[in-house]
Amino acid sequence: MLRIITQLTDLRAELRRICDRTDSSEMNQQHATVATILQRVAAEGDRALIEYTSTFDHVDLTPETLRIKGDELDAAYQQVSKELLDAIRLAKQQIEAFHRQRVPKSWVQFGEDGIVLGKRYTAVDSAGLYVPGGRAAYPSTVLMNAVPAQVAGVKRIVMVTPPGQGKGVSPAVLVAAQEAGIQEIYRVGGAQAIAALAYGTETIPRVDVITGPGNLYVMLAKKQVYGRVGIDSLAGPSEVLIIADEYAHPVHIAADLLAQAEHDPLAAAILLTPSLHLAQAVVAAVNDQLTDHPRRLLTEKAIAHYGLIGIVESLEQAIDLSNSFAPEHLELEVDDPWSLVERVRHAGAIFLGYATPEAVGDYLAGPNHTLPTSGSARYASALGVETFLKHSSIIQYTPAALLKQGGAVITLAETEGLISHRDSVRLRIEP
Ligand SMILES: NC(=O)c1ccc[n+]([C@@H]2O[C@H](COP(=O)([O-])OP(=O)(O)OC[C@H]3O[C@@H](n4cnc5c(N)ncnc54)[C@H](O)[C@@H]3O)[C@@H](O)[C@H]2O)c1
Ligand SMILES: N[C@H](CO)Cc1c[nH]c[nH+]1
Ligand SMILES: [Zn+2]
Repeated sequence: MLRIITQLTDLRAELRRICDRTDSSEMNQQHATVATILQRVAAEGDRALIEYTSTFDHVDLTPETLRIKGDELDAAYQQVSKELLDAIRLAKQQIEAFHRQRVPKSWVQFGEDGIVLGKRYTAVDSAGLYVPGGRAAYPSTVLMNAVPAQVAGVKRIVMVTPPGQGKGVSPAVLVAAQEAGIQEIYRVGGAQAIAALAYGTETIPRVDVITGPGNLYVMLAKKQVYGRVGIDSLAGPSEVLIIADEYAHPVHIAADLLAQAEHDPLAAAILLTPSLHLAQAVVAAVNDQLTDHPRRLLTEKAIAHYGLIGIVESLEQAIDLSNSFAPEHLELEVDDPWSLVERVRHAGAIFLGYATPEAVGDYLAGPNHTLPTSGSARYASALGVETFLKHSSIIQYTPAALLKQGGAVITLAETEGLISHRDSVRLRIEP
């Protein structure tokens, strides 16, 4: 049952609790579980990977079956419909068009006295893409990760995904991978897959950057291996925060709330509206749509623990509350969404207007669906081409430039007591 909260202080407290849900004291056990998994895979390699896959995914693997072989990849094409293949190709084309825009470019600038300064962008050598596969299969996530990695020019792109209890890895995921040019795929998921990518095992060589969304275990594992490898962001259990005026359609809003809730029992689905009438209609619509919902139990759990409707005084107050929450997805289901956008400060992706369900962003509009969650949109952004790039600074001085600015360097170096720094300049400019 979706609760309606009318008191502002209660609403603020609930929003804080939901935002912090993956980092609460109740999650201590999961933090510890993940730390152990990482340590064991780092120390024992394939043996630990295989054991954890048996425990958590109930699939028995050997070092030989960890990697998906060419014939299984070929066979996947026979198992998908033409409609699905066309949809994958349309999504890939639109995601690629979006990600090719404004790719950071290397630059140099020629300044006074012949000083040259610049930035030189280079791709990481290898990237590991995590494609979730516990409670659903995600061909869309394959594209959202692989396309920007390809556009960035990463040489080695590896994919990991859970082995798919009983059914094997989804053919749709394998087809999407091949459409995106990915051939190195391992059937392993969860924190153990992140550990393999970060530390390497006998079968899976380590990578430089790990990207992709996942459940709590995957998200915590990425957080813990950060530093040894780069990561995109903490893209964990999904969230939507909808701000709606009295003209919004309650049935559509209910569907959009359930669309995120159905990802995970830890998913969050929040509506903020000044209209009590709309709130009550949304509660009724949610109850209607939950009937016969194939993922009903899971969705109900998310709605009960991390779902709510808050009654606000104004749309502006709703935006301020949303800024404190920093949602992964923000929907502005209002008559004039552009009048509110300026006020939005923190959100992974913003969906404007009554005709823009969040699902278009999930699948094919073009922008990336791998987005920061649990408040991390305060400082992080969607996965993009730049996730796979880093830049080196370029600095060149002429003798004249060094003569002109060397004195200031010498002063600063002496202030820091670093005499060899001082001398590295002095010896060049003093005869
Ligand atoms: N933020 C984003 O950009 C974004 C995008 C897409 C999906 N998502 C999220 O991705 C997640 C997908 O989750 P999923 O569960 O379907 O797939 P998943 O692949 O993320 O997780 C499945 C794995 O979790 C591990 N696991 C399960 N129970 C465990 C336990 N008790 N202890 C240790 N490990 C365990 C298993 O090894 C399994 O392979 C959802 O939370 C969804 O909301 C987020
Ligand atoms: N809503 C998810 C991001 O939180 C992305 C997704 C993929 N497929 C369906 N949805
Ligand atoms: Zn979704």
